[in-house]
Amino acid sequence: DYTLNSVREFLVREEDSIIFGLIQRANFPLNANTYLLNSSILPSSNGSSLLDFVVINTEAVQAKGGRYQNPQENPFFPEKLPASLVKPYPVEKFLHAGAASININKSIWKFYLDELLVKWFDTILEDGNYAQTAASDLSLLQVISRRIHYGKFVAEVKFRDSPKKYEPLIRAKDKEGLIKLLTDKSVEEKVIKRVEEKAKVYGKEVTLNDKNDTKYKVDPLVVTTLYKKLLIPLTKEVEVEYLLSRLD
Ligand SMILES: O=C(O)C(=O)C[C@]1(C(=O)O)C=C[C@@H](O)C=C1
Repeated sequence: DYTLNSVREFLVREEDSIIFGLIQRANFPLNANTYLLNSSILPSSNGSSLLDFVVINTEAVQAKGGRYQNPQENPFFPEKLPASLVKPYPVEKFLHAGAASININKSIWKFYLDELLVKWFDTILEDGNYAQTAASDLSLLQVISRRIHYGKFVAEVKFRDSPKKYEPLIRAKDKEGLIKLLTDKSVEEKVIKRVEEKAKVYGKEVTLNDKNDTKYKVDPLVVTTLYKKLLIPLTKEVEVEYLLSRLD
């Protein structure tokens, strides 16, 4: 059953996956050739990057295995997906029908490449592990995307809890009003404090000498910035998009 508490607990668990995903990605340098269009490392590229290639093909296998039958999962290349080979698992339908067409992965992808990676890493460093880099990018992108699109579930819970407050704003297509109504600043502040703490605990370099030079595998500032600039704002954007089509 979905309640405001249970959907928030889901978001808290996703924090762990996001931080571990960042720690995994930090095992490699930027490896810019993974992202370049027409890079010499991929002679048959036809204008796409190695990351495009790995993501399109990995999503195709996972789609056949049934991944996108779960409404929590949203592909990065929906136009390229083959059909599932797996019989759908019967799940209780919770979301409104319009939910399926909400996919903001293009914005997530752009932020990830243009804001997160290039500011996080030294742009010239390479170690040649391009496929491994792309695979860790994809698993991180998938959990980021799942967290953000979970805004559909959060919005549905909020709508059911107080339809009378949401309905007039939805009818008036009042985006600003909807954002104001669904925002809880104190929860956002707690999220940011908690992920900073988790980044320090999960990412602490463990050594056996007792020198006091604490090092982190991922700068906690990378994690809090990701939450402030991408995860929370885009989760709210998904909530608003979802609500706008809620009465259709
Ligand atoms: O927990 C909520 O109520 C949410 O809508 C999620 C979330 C978030 O992204 O963490 C977004 C908006 C709220 O202001 C608080 C937190």
